[in-house]
Amino acid sequence: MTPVPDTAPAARLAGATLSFGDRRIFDGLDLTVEPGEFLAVLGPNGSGKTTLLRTLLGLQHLDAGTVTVGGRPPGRAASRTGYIPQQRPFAPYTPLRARDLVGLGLDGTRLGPRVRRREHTRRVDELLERVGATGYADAPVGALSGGEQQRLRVAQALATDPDLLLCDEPLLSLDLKHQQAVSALIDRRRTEHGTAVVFVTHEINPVLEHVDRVLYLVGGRFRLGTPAEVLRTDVLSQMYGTRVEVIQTGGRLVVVGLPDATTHHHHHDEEN
Ligand SMILES: Nc1ncnc2c1ncn2[C@@H]1O[C@H](COP(=O)(O)OP(=O)(O)OP(=O)(O)O)[C@@H](O)[C@H]1O
Repeated sequence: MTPVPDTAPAARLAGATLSFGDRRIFDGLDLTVEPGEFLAVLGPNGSGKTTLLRTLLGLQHLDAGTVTVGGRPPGRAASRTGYIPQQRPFAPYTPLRARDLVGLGLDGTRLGPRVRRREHTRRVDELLERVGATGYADAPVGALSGGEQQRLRVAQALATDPDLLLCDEPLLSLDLKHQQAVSALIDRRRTEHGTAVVFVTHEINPVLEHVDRVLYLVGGRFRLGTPAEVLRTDVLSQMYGTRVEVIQTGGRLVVVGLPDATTHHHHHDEEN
């Protein structure tokens, strides 16, 4: 493999441009995510948040521009990229125990297929413990609560020992307590290992304390900066092309007046 300098950014997009039909998703998007950085990706339904993650996974090609992960083309660096896909609850009778699910994250990583059974078990136990899931290690996943399932998905994503952790709305449908617990787990990986986090979310407040920068996508346009620079009445009004207001209340940011037209969403075949 080509040697890559230690200073390579965790992820970089340069001049990224992409349309689906006449729908512009990215137009000259420049983004550099540094090791240890927490980037929140915000924007209305259909603005390209999941597409951005798919681009970083090497699953979505750009019309123009370049993308690298750890200084290399994405996909090839896949073993060092952790991915928490958008949450779908497991069916009640899914024939997997919690520890099997986490173990799936280990298969095909740098440990290789020949990791001895005992070492595999040890790693799974360690991952379960790290996310506080030891108590239900042998429970069938379908019987677990949404918050418990989500901890397992975090453990599975950490099994790859990632330098870059891509999270697609990992707090969706969790109550406040579990939202805080899961975001703290993800943030701990970042602070302890310098893992960069790209965190797609509709709700900034549960992660606001961890966020370094925000990427806000609307209709092919983007703004990148600290929460204080981007989550402002004037900036968002300009992006949406209509008056929206950002209100600060009790340490929370609330955006009011978002136009309905921007929240329509089309599901597409490849989403699964
Ligand atoms: N492979 C594809 N082919 C055609 N259209 C696509 C494809 N992938 C995504 N799209 C469309 O691109 C737009 C952006 O989709 P994406 O899933 O990235 O949005 P999102 O911001 O993650 O939305 P949400 O918040 O609803 O999850 C949507 O209109 C979607 O239907």
